[in-house]
Amino acid sequence: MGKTIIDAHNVSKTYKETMVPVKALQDVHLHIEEGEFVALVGPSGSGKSTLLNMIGGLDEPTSGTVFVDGVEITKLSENKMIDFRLQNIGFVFQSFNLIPVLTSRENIGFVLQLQKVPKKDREKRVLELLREVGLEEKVNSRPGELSGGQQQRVAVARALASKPKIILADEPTANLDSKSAGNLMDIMAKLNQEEKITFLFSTHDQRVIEKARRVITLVDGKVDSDVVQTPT
Ligand SMILES: Nc1ncnc2c1ncn2[C@@H]1O[C@H](COP(=O)(O)OP(=O)(O)OP(=O)(O)O)[C@@H](O)[C@H]1O
Repeated sequence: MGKTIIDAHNVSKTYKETMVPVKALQDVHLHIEEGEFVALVGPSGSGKSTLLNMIGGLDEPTSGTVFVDGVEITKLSENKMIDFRLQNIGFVFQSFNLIPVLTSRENIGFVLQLQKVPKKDREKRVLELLREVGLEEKVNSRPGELSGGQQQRVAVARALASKPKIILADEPTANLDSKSAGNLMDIMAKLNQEEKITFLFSTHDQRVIEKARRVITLVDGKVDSDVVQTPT
């Protein structure tokens, strides 16, 4: 057995702000080891984004505990959580979430700045990261000058900036054509294999699911199946 990187126990989340409370997650258990490449699937509304948000500390469960790399994040104060996230978890979202007025260099450099990386080292690291996703020549482009696939690759480079152990990706290919989606998955698989970064990504896309080595299916906020497969 490898090292446990994500360990969720009895995680439940009920959204109570709505007229009728929504039980988005019910007693979810999840155990993921370092270096896994896991797809989170299930019908719309089954709780995938909610679970990713709980693991990434973007929101708190109503009950249950979440450990990330041995740290019980459900116990951390908001400030400690921000710090922990910055150091340990990279996020990739369906809508890319790049800052439109900033260039690729600035979008990625911004994260490094938050980490107080000196300017000279930032520049070097930005170029390294863009090279990893095959976009060195787009260092001075703003998101509006890039294709969807290229924007998402910049978003992956930004997620990698803090050298996270885990990348959580919420439907990263949802807004991409199939060629760009394939390309993004190849980059993610390479980072997983070469740098041992753990990936947990939600998706509806069958071709993306086929690339995973483990597929966890949520139905009505519960784990319905958890299957190890050989990726194509
Ligand atoms: N902030 C919120 N307030 C109230 N209800 C919410 C909130 N966020 C999600 N929900 C509800 O929680 C349930 C799970 O939503 P979630 O977004 O986690 O599902 P999902 O599996 O990611 O769906 P999709 O595949 O459509 O993105 C849904 O019934 C949704 O309507």
